[in-house]
Amino acid sequence: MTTSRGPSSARVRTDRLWEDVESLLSVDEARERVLAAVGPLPAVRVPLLDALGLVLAQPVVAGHDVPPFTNSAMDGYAVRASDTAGASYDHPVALTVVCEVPAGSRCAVSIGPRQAARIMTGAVLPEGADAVVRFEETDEWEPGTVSGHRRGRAEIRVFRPAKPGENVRLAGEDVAAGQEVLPAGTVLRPACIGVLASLNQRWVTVHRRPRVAILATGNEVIDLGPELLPGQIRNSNNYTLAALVKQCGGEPILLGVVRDDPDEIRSRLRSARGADLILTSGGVSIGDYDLVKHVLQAEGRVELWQVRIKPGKPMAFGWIGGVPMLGLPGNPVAAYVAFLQFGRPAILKMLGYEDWALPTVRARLLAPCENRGQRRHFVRVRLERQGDEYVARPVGEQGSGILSSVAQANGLAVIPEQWNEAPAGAIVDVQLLDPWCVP
Ligand SMILES: Nc1nc2c(c(=O)[nH]1)N[C@H]1C(S)=C(S)[C@@H](COP(=O)(O)OP(=O)(O)OC[C@H]3O[C@@H](n4cnc5c(N)ncnc54)[C@H](O)[C@@H]3O)O[C@H]1N2
Ligand code: MOO
Ligand SMILES: [Mg+2]
Repeated sequence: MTTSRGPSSARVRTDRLWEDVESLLSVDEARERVLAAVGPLPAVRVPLLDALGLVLAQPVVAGHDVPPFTNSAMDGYAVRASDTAGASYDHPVALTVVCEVPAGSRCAVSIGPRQAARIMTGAVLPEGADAVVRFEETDEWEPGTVSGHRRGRAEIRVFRPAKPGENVRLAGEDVAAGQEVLPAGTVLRPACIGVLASLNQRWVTVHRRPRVAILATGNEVIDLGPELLPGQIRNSNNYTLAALVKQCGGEPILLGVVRDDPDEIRSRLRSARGADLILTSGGVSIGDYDLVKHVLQAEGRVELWQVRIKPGKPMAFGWIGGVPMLGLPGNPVAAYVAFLQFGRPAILKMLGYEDWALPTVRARLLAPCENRGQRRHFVRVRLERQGDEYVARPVGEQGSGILSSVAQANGLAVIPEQWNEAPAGAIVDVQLLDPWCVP
């Protein structure tokens, strides 16, 4: 038994802390702290299509009406509605055809009483006309035939009264000139890109994408290329993380692999000075060569270390050279899960998003999941639709080094930290890994 004080007692205290899971930050607290450290990045102008998924930094005000002119919603005849009053199959109204208006051209004359213009969908409504009668409601169309038009006639008969405004699309009925059509903060989804195109916006002002530097650490970790020697392992983390960063709108900057050497780690991290966020993997646990958090502490500030999350517990977050840094655990699944819970929200906030939660559905577990460590456990599952509910089946081995089972999964079932076990049949939240391919 030792009574000595100094370094050894400090180590004992650290070890106790390590075991005292309940004293660790919860996932939600840790996320709050990470989010408090970042904010939306400055605005830049980007070409329209490059803005997909980005967030408007200033409102877009319509410079003109959409549609720009009043036009026909149908192929048929532009008429004066009052001329067609009382029309029926037995008592059709005869109108004189005075012009033809394909889309893209205009009718040179105004439509007078008892006159009509042959008009196509999208063509400018001629002056004088206030409604469009579809071909099917005139004697121009022969029902039951494929090309039943009897074109080029000087006179047509209308079988039904038209209401004023019928089949007419008014100028500005979609977007009116001067209207704030998309407010600042809008996430530009495909329909928004189309709205901007309809307003001739070839450039869009959005929050710029965060540049995310990604660094792997580990004497045993070898980047793609050379043959592995005994004891070495391939650097998969940088590629998983870069793909995740891209998927949520960031720009990955690959910084390669450094050895478990404080000087190497320090100098490579210095090369990330221009980044908006640094992601490292490995070296944050309590092993002899887990030096990343020491470098973070010596060179910057450790804001938090260790979270009640499984996998991913040893994660660290802090600042280095003025850049926020997530020290993700080395185990590939721990890095993946911790990125989704902490890195993704930070990137989305930098992009200007206000909602950074992963899309989640409630699902019934098809097999039990244990959860002994009082941590929030993220279980890889395959989510399926069964009748009117979702069911989630855990897939493959759940070890923190088994990345291939994540590759098979489409969701992460969230087992709350208070549960010792989630029995089969339990209803849990499932985070969607690929929201655009929900079953
Ligand atoms: N005594 C304890 N040891 C460990 C604990 C603990 O609570 N007490 N926690 C374990 C958990 S949980 C995790 S997660 C890991 C995290 O460790 P580190 O962040 O220090 O990561 P490393 O030790 O550097 O590596 C862990 C593992 O991951 C492999 N790895 C690392 N980088 C990569 C990469 N770029 N690509 C693929 N694989 C990588 C590495 O070879 C190791 O096998 O600590 C546990 N230990
Ligand atoms: O938490 Mo470690 O995060 O299992 O792999
Ligand atoms: Mg380690």
